[in-house]
Amino acid sequence: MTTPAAESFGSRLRRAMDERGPLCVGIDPHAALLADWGLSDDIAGLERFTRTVVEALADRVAVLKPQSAFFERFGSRGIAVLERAVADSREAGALVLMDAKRGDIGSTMAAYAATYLDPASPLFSDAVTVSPYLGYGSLRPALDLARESGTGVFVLALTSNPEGAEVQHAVRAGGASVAATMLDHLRAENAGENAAGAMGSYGAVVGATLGDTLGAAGADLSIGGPLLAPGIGAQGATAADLPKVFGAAVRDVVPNVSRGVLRHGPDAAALRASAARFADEVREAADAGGPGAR
Ligand SMILES: O=c1ccn([C@@H]2O[C@H](COP(=O)(O)O)[C@@H](O)[C@H]2O)c(=O)[nH]1
Repeated sequence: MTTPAAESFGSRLRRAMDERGPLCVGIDPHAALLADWGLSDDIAGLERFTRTVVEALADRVAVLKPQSAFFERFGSRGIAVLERAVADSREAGALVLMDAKRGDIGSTMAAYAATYLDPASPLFSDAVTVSPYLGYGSLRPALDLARESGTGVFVLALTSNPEGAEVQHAVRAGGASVAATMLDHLRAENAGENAAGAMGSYGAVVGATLGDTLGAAGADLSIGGPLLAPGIGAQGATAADLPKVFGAAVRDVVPNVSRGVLRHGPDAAALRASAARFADEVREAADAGGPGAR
């Protein structure tokens, strides 16, 4: 990939958030959800589940986030379903954030980057989640390819699961927590795009479940890029938690709901109604958070 992208991911995401609202709905075909939808736990069930979600939501939500693990468990035929979901979602106007949480030494990271962020790849997505726990610098191939291809990267900073604090709140020599260090890296990464007046293309994953623990991690969320906030719905957080967790940074938050919406399927109208309810709750919470919060 040699041609620079016409528009950055951050700029495309901001426009999508303005036009469609900031909600990101997950495509997480859990075995239990397939069963609840009356589908078989096989490739036919996976295909039907995925097509239903894409057809119901890709023309209205800003972001769809397929969870790669649920497709990988079906092997190459699951990946084929994922490829189709990515292409169809993008065709219908949704941005696709591939939740793959990849992270490895730089040379292997370059292959992961090519998989998700090179326009020539069958899994080419608008953005991908990555894990920085082999060191932020190991992510460089993905960060650089994202800039070149107009895609985005979301780095795990403060995850929504309670176990994350053991690693992410750990304090480094010098006093900053691991999570705060990742946020500092992202702020620096976004600075060029911010100087040009755009939201940056480098996001952080910060759980909506974190309550008031961000202070303990010394986390400054003003990274100049998007904040993906999973944990709403099945993990117990609500839209009303967003201003409490994110403060003024709530305007850059992309709230993620997966099972909370998907449990309303397979009826397409019910999926749409659920996503619309979450979108309303997010808007009301942001408005209640005051002018700094939107
Ligand atoms: O910190 C994180 C990072 C990613 N996730 C992913 O988001 C969805 C959440 O699904 P729900 O059904 O809404 O709980 C899922 O794909 C996770 O792998 C996260 O939850 N927390």
